Amino acid sequence: MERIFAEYYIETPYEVEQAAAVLAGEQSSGTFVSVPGETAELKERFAARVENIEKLDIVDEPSIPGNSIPGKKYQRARVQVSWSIENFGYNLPVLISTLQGNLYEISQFTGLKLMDFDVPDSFKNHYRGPQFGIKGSKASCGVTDRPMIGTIIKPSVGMSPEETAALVKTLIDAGIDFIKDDELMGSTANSLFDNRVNVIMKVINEHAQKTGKKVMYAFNISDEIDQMQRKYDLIKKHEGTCAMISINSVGLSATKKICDQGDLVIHGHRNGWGMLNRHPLLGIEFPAYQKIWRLAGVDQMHVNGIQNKFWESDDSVVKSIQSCLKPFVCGNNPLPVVSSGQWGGQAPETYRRTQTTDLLYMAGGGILAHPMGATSGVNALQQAWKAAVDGLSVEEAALQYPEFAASVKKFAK
Ligand SMILES: O=C(O)[C@H](O)COP(=O)(O)O
Ligand SMILES: [Mg+2]
Repeated sequence: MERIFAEYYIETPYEVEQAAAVLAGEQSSGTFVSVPGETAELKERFAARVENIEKLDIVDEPSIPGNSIPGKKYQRARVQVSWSIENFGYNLPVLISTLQGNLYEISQFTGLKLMDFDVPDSFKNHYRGPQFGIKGSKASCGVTDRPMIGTIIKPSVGMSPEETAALVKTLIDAGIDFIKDDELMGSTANSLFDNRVNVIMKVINEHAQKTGKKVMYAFNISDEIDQMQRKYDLIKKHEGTCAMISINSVGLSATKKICDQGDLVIHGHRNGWGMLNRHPLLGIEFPAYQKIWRLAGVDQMHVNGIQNKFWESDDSVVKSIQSCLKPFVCGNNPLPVVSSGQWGGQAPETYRRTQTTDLLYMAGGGILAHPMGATSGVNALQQAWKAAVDGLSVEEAALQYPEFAASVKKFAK
């Protein structure tokens, strides 16, 4: 019978074997005490198995609250656990409650993080995965051998639809590939969703008719399910190509319901990520996280960026990009969305470390606050990526490109 494998990074004051057995029991047929129906036969078929334990370092203090044992220190380890596919069939919420459920509450652990998981091949018969991903996103706006260059409308909230559309026109005329609503922008009192779609798509469609290039705009449809559906249909009606979802806010099943329709590229914004990942011994690592959303069918996944404005390390960002580029059981590879405090100066290092142009490289402040204006902001990003692929350093690129040089002066720390 096919099995699902998950790897955890754990910390415990108990013997690791003992703590891992508690985890396996709690997350399958067992509980804190053996119950009459839990026969050997039932356990053989449904109990989770501890497949492997790799002991790591020992620390003096617990990383998060949990049990302590007098005189005992805290052992860290990597633990691999598996479940039979018979435990949940093809049901993502129950899969998630198994891999990421009450095990975070178990008092025997003073640290627990889901590092990665693998699902069997048969998942491809049940999950389509990203319908567009890297290939479909780039093809939709005519980008080939470079990253898609994008921006986020800022101020995030407060502008009228007409002001937003005027900014969109400037950005499109400058040659941008992708624009999105900020995650804080749904339908504000002065910029109702429907009005915004109407005026922005007019600008995009006119440009597409004239030039053949259809800029991708990710309208933030995050909402209750019926409203999301209505907004999705409205974007389609106006011949838009993309919708954005704040995936942590909207949830797995609602996101999948939208992705399953397959008409629009789905841009997955992971705001709230820090809550899930910022603590080194709690939550989930991105290689596991992105697989969940690939199963749901998300086409574009935020990964932060090199030298971002948040807490995440460059190593973690690089690992996240690489995980999106690895094959998985279903669909196209999702497009890694590099965003957070980007302005182009990070492009050479991003390319040096990832050797890929299969990215959506986005700068909000980095384009819109360019000292020579938004048009120069777009140009500076285009220059930054040309320079990065040509192997130029930031300094060399600044000598060659005046707009990029102005960015360096403004944004370099
Ligand atoms: O939604 C996003 O990706 C952020 O708002 C990024 O904005 P910034 O480029 O101004 O940091
Ligand atoms: Mg934002």
